[in-house]
Amino acid sequence: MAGRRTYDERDVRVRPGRGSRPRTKQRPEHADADRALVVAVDRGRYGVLVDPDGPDERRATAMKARELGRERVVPGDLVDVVGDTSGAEGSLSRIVRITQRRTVLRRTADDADPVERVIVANADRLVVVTAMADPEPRTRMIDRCVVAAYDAGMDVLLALTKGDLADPEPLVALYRPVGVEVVVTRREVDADGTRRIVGLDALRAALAGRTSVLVGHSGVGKSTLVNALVPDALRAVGAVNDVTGRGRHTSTSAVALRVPDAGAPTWVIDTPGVRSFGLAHVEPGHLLGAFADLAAVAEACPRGCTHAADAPDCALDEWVAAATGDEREARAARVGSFRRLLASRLGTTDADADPTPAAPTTADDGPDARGPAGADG
Ligand SMILES: Nc1nc2c(ncn2[C@@H]2O[C@H](COP(=O)(O)OP(=O)(O)OP(=O)(O)O)[C@@H](O)[C@H]2O)c(=O)[nH]1
Ligand SMILES: [Zn+2]
Repeated sequence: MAGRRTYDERDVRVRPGRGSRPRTKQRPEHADADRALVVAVDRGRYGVLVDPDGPDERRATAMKARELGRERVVPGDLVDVVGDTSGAEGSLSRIVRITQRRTVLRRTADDADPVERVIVANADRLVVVTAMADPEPRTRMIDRCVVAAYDAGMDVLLALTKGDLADPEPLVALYRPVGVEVVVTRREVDADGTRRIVGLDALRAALAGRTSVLVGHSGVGKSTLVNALVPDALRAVGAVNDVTGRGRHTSTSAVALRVPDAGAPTWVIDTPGVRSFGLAHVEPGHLLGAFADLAAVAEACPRGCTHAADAPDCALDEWVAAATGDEREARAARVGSFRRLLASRLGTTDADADPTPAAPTTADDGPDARGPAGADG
């Protein structure tokens, strides 16, 4: 996936201010702007880190400059800010530019909003947190996440929690062939009754130096992982909420948190309430791009081949048939995995969708604000 660019509806150059306002010398370049990382978004206020990972790093609050119009600004965005970027109490800066995004992750469109809106920018990796039991893993949901991530130019880490409750091997076997890295964590209780999570080092190593988006259904142990990785997560989220003027425990929008002790700068973006991703825009050919070996084979397909199981003369079938023994089985498994993901993109029903209504998500800002956004689809 590396190097592939993805674009979205706002990945265009920001228009200079319209109308009759005279342009000052500084507009639209804002040569004096500071670079900042958006870590939280809340009702038109943006928690940003100015000079992220630099010597003058500071937390500040920003609003969108008028010239950005309805352009969405999301966690993970690298932006240019002007005005009072000191971060002093009560200070407010303005976001004047959004730098071009390396990746964009969109949430599912719903009936009320046919647009699959960007929810996180510039993340490298999607971490699908799935419990081995309580609640049971839903492979359909994992497949959808894998497709969304691959389409967004991100790779996937499957974080299997509660490894103490069930054997992770069957799930590992299902996802390794599609290029998904897997980390298993489990809880252990010491003789003195102390509980601790085992497997954190492997998880931290898998996250190191990158920006990862964590998703998972309620109860899978996502908070447990975030709190273990980011010991002051609650405080960090609280600080963001203080900055953005909302209560400590009310934030339901995505927040970016720095993972300490991981070596290189490492971020996780927690996404409460986001449980499914838009796939409607995903091109089957684009999905194939995540399977380099199969993409090469499929160059021999008839024009317009869907590569689905029922596609006539699909070269993937010939490729499987051309091998014998174990190799043939391995190829069949690989093609089967790809087609399973393809079907989850093409399918219109989600057999094991979460039966409970989605938690309201208020990650949207300002006039774009929507109601429940995380509905499984
Ligand atoms: N047995 C076992 N239980 C775990 C493990 N990790 C977390 N739990 C428990 O699973 C329950 C849910 O964990 P949370 O971290 O709150 O899950 P969550 O995904 O954040 O869920 P929400 O807070 O509802 O979004 C809690 O009772 C945890 O103690 C684990 O590795 N093994
Ligand atoms: Zn084909």
